[in-house]
Amino acid sequence: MGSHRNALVAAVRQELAEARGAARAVLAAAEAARGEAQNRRRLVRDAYATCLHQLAEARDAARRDIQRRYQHESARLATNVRRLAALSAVGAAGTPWRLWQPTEPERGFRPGMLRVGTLALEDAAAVPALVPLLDAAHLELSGPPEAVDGVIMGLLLRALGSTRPGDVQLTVYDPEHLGGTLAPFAPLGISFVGPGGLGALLDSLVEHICRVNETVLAGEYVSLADLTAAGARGGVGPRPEPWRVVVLLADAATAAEMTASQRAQLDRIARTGVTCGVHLVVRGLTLAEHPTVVRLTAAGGESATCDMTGDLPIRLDGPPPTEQVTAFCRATAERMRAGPPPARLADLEPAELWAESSAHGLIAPIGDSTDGSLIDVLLGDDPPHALIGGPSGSGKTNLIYAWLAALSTRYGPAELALYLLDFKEGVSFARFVPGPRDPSWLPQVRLAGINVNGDREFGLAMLRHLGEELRTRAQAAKRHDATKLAELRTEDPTGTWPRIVAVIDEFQVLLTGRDAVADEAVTLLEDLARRGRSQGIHLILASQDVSGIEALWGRSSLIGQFTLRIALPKARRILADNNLAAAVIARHHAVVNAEAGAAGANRIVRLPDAGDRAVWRSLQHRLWRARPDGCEEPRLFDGDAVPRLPAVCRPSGPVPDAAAPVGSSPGAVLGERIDVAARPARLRLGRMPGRNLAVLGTRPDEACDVLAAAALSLAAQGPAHFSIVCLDPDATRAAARLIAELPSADWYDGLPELPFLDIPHYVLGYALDAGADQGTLRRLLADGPEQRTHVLGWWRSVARLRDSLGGTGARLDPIGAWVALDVQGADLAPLYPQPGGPVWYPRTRRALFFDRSVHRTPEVIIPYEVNSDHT
Ligand SMILES: Nc1ncnc2c1ncn2[C@@H]1O[C@H](COP(=O)(O)OP(=O)(O)OP(=O)(O)O)[C@@H](O)[C@H]1O
Repeated sequence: MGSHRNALVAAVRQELAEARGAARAVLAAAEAARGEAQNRRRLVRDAYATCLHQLAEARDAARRDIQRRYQHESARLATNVRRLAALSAVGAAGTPWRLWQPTEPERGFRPGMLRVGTLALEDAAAVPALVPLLDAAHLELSGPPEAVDGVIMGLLLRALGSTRPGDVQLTVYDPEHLGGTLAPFAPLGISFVGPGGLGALLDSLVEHICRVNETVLAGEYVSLADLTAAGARGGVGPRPEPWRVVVLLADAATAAEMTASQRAQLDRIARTGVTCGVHLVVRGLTLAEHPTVVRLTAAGGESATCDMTGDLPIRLDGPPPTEQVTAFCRATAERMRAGPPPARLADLEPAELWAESSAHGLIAPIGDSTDGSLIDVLLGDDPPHALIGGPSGSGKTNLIYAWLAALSTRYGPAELALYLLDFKEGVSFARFVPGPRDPSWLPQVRLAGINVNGDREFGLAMLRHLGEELRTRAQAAKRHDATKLAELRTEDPTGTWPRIVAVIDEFQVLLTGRDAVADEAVTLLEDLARRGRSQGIHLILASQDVSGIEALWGRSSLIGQFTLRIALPKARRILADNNLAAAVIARHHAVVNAEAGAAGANRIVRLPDAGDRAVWRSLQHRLWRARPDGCEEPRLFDGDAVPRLPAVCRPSGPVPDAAAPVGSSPGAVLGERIDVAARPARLRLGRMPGRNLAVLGTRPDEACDVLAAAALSLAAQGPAHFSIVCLDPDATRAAARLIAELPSADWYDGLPELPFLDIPHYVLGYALDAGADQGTLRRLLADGPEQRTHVLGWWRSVARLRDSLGGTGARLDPIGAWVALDVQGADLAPLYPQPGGPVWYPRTRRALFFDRSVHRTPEVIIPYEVNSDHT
């Protein structure tokens, strides 16, 4: 029993122990699991916290990035908008009041927007807030009247200050203050409309719109803005119609009293006004819905909104200071009284360079009329030629500059060729050709003559050249069966037939005197004037000298062709006798008359100042850069410049081989011919009797230059021997320089018996009258040429030449050619076929060249400068 109990106890104990053990094990496992779970939970929490942290960081970084990008973008956008605003509202249209001043609109100006305030942008500097008006919109403003009136005042000042005086006409309907609201604008002569005048005002605006549509736009243009932009008026001068800005400051009664028909008229104006330049600026009335209506609402204080700027709030500018408005209006009224300022040289330029064809004529403005519109002048079949007159200082040169600027910007070098000659003592045409400081030239200029007052022969040369051109054109016209230039150009489209304009300032110099030059000049001028009309050759003659013009009056066939007359102030005899306009016009004006000066055909032109060199240079540079390939430099004849012996006339190359063939009649170059091509004058020295040259006169430098040019040019042409005979110490230096440059030469202090050689032999005698052996000299002169030995000698007078050939009664036949320097024409009689000698009045650096075998009359040449570049 006891053991059974013991056993039972033991068993129970055993079981309890086991159960305890099992429970402990379970507990331990559970605790382990719990620890595990807790551990996992901690890990998850940590991970979560890390994750949250990382997310927060990523979010912050993204936010910062977005903010940075936003700021960058908005700053960029704001800068762009600001730039755009600056372009859209230039000068007076956009400058803040403290810097404000009126701005003169540029050529081809199109009105932009007007500033009313600034746009408050977050994180970016303020951007101007702009609204459109002229050529673009009507404005409807609402809000507290004082704020709105300030905006209107500012808008009007900006619109007026950025356009020309008179281009904006202002009308104000102000029943509440009877014009007091915009009183500072009163000096401009604005129309104030009283309380009962609204209906009439609206009716007159509607009528005006109808008239503009009917007569100004005439179905050809959509709007006045298009008409102006199309350059129908060259984009300059006054608009065809001024803008009409109509300010309606309605009070409470206005809206209530408005009739249905007034409302309808207002709506019509809102719909159609902008294209006709009528703009409403309205406070206190609602305008009809239309794309051209812009609405601005002032919210009190400085803030406003506008449908142009959407939700962006506008910070309105204050009104402009009253004294600023008054000062501006007074100054503008003053300018309006004085009329528009004269056109500038730049105003004569066309919208596009070289876009015109000269087939039917040359049309170009030379200035403007008092209302600012440009005045065109035509050269073509009728009138073909122009005569300009006016006393010294009246502005002829200035007028020619202006005309040339207008022509040369319209017609390219293929359409227009200019020949310019100035007989004044001055260099007025020098600016058109390359000079030491400016390599540019006016591409249309083919020839310019300056300082030609002493060289009427050059004028003649130019007329001869034009005469040749006339003949060429006449022949081409005949070939193509054309009667005028336009037809020739159609028939011969590949030909180059520019219109030619020859300008001769102080032309009377060419015609004065009863000599061969004057006679030939008149004949050539008559021919050019008569036939040039149909061949596209036009003459512009200018003179300050009444007698010069009277010289023309005496030649009715000539003057009759000059139907275009331009008279400067106080010009005489240019217009018809009963036409006194030139006596009364003001300075810098001209009378243009295309009916030979007949009274009743006058147009008064204000001439721009075309004298400014810098302005001209910049224009010329533009044209010069645009010149076509192959456009050649013009030929410049400067009467004051001494031409240098051309390099090709010097034996600078290899010394010709003695065995080389000798030309049959080498040509000795004596000087430059006064002609268009600047060719050298040559004396042919063939194997014929009399082929010797006498240089006559007492100017050693020029005589030495003539001999040196002759010798050097002969040496450059083939093998030759030279004998230098120098009998005058004054000439020794020049002769020594010459011998140094000659390939084969001997020096003699007296004239020896010289042998005849196999090659040409030239005996250069300096001062042969100073003791050369008469017998030897005569033999040499008589027999030499046929043996290729020629004497080129300098004698100081004709009498001395005669003495050295045997005295009174000596025959001068061996002297076949001569160059006379300071020898009077009468003294040359013994050497000249006609009795009395040639007409010749000696002048510096000019010589008279006569070669018995080729000349009918002698020729004026310019002795080359030979030695300035050597010592
Ligand atoms: N339209 C103008 N506007 C401003 N200045 C002008 C105008 N026309 C001429 N002038 C000035 O008047 C002066 C004389 O003009 P210009 O040399 O053209 O006269 P001119 O008749 O050719 O005189 P001259 O026959 O003595 O040479 C110049 O200084 C020129 O700049």
